[in-house]
Amino acid sequence: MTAVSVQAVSQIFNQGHTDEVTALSDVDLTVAPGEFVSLIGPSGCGKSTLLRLIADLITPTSGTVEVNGKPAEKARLDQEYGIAFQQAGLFEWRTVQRNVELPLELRGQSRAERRSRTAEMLELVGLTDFARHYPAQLSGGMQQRVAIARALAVHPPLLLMDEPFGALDEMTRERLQTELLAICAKTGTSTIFVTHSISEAVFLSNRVVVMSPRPGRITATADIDLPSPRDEAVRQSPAFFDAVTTVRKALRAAA
Ligand SMILES: Nc1ncnc2c1ncn2[C@@H]1O[C@H](COP(=O)(O)OP(=O)(O)OP(=O)(O)O)[C@@H](O)[C@H]1O
Repeated sequence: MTAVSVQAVSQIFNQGHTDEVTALSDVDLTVAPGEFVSLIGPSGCGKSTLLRLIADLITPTSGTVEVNGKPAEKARLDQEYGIAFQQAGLFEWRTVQRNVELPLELRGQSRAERRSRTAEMLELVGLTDFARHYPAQLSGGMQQRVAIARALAVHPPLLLMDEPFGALDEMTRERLQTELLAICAKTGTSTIFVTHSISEAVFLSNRVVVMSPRPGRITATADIDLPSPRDEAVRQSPAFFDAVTTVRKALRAAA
């Protein structure tokens, strides 16, 4: 079974009106279980739209979207994916623990189940000591780790991320990239990751999908064949720089 299957998807906003926009045209994308795929491309090429279609936050004008073998709507209702955006989107009045518990509450899990699962997730993202803190007491990087813990709390097979590290400084960003890969390897989660950073896409991904605007289309796909687990040495390796050059060329061709 595939983690994500997008077939012949087009998305036209405001169809028939003067402000009609073809955000996506005839997009196909398949993601295998455990695979990490990044979407990269110039502003307005439809990266967020594609992610929102997979999350069933919008319905495509034409084409089909399946997650874990289910139609997108059923997958959303069954919490088959977790989602994390550029803004961590935590509830300021809830402690870290109660933020991570939220999707478990929505599932109707008992207090004991929620507590043990949340403890496990906070351990995974290294925030056990901050369970009783409020979001405002945490750094931006820590808030993103809480958002990742919350997104993964229900053990979804898929994680959808839209520039989750975009607002962070370079060092924090690189540390979180390494942590994210370790978490995905441990949980077996498939990930679709939207970014503007070529080096971030290359470091994280098994595959980088390059998109171009007007209309949004997939113009190239680069398989990233780097050693695993990816550590800091990988960032300095000739193979890493070669992959960055490949993606940069594909992006130039797409612009
Ligand atoms: N709800 C909407 N209504 C109308 N047009 C929209 C809507 N959402 C997106 N669009 C348009 O669809 C196109 C693709 O937008 P999208 O946000 O998916 O691009 P993106 O690649 O994620 O851009 P960025 O890198 O700047 O975040 C843009 O032209 C945008 O204006």
